Amino acid sequence: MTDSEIDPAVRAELTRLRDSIDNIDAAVVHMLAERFKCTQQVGRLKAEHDLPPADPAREAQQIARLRRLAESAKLDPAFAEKLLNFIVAEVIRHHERIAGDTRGGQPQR
Ligand SMILES: C=C(O[C@@H]1C=C(C(=O)O)C=C[C@H]1O)C(=O)O
Repeated sequence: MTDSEIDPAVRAELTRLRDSIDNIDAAVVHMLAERFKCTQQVGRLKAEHDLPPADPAREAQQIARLRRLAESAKLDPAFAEKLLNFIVAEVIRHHERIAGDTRGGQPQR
């Protein structure tokens, strides 16, 4: 079926839903950007105080909490856990890089 063959009412409903999806995607990007701003600061703090990049105990608490939130929001908890793990893995990569660039508590030029 080509675009011009789609029923105008169906086309309008699709456009309405896609507009909302675009707004939600924009919100997700902005929220992730804010989260990464915070985690970059955590990475610098850890590097300056010789703390390890990853904190598995904290991650376990976050996973348990997010799984509960997902269940109450009718989102698949396994998906919520996978998403968090994906984001945290990227954060840990950033923290390892920051630690590598920081010697004796001072950022290296
Ligand atoms: C941000 C931190 O560093 C890592 C990244 C986390 C995250 O992205 O939420 C959580 C735990 C740590 O493995 C932290 O320790 O709080």
